[in-house]
Amino acid sequence: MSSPSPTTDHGAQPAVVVDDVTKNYGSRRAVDGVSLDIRRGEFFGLLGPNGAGKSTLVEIMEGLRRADSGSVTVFGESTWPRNTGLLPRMGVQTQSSAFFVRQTVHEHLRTVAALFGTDRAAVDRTLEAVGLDDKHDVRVDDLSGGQRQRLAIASALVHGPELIFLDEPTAALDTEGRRDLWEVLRGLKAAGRTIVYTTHHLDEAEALCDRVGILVDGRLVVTDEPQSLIGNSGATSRLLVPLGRIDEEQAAGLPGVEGVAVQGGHLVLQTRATGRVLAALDPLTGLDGVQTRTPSLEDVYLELTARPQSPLVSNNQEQS
Ligand SMILES: Nc1ncnc2c1ncn2[C@@H]1O[C@H](COP(=O)(O)OP(=O)(O)OP(=O)(O)O)[C@@H](O)[C@H]1O
Repeated sequence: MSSPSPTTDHGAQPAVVVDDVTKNYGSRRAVDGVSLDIRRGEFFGLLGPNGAGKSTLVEIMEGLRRADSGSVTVFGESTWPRNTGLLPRMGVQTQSSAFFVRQTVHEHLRTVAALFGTDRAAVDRTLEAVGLDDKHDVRVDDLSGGQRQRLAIASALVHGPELIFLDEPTAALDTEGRRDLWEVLRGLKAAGRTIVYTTHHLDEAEALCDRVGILVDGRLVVTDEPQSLIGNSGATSRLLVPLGRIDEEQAAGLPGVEGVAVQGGHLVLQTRATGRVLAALDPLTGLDGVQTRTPSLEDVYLELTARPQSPLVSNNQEQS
């Protein structure tokens, strides 16, 4: 993963420029007029509900799919028609990464590395980084789902690309595997790589990303730093008061309380004025056992992606 160093002209020119991109599948608009700049060295997370258009947009950025209108440039070069000159500079892991299933893990990654003229030492380093160093001799079709996912990630990283696209890289990983991958990704960011990734794990996006973009129905509804999004959202904090200390009506009447609900063994008080509510609660119930939950990226995300009536049935009957 250490071969070619990233260029040092950080900030000079964005790594990726998406300009008014639209993509339809038949009558279904998957990406709707998206414009976006991703800076060099940035860790950018693309978020959104199932079917929001994330994979389609990422595939257009990667040059794997053609936009109906608009344009994408990577390092100042157009990605379509297929730009093979960009391939050594990009690492791509898709949701349906292809494998040489009859090869062993090491053979597979050596084959991928050879396509880029990358040395064998990089293969060993990359397998170690993704936690597959004890699987060198295991055939690819004998790997578990999570192990295959690690191999797909290794295949995207082995040639030391400057720009790395990862589509739900932690989807099949267990908790430990996710945390291990976070460290790998943080290491890549520290080394100056640009990372564009999609995820449904909001905690992960909040922990890792410099900026996130939220897609809803193909439209980019917001791009911002996770902490700014949370700070500017006006999302409420929650105070969890053990049941039996105060009744719902009394809680709803406290100054600063905007909503009350019973959840588990707690009365949950929603507020934007935590200090005021705590001050009012103290003489009534004491503060022992009262827990405070500050808003998270997940709260903001749920607000931004909320639909008046969420359809329970997905629309996967679309045409190809
Ligand atoms: N090849 C295709 N043919 C027809 N429709 C498609 C195709 N690929 C995607 N779609 C549709 O386009 C929309 C966007 O899909 P896309 O896979 O880009 O969303 P996503 O945000 O990546 O979803 P997920 O989180 O479920 O992976 C969806 O309605 C999907 O059904």
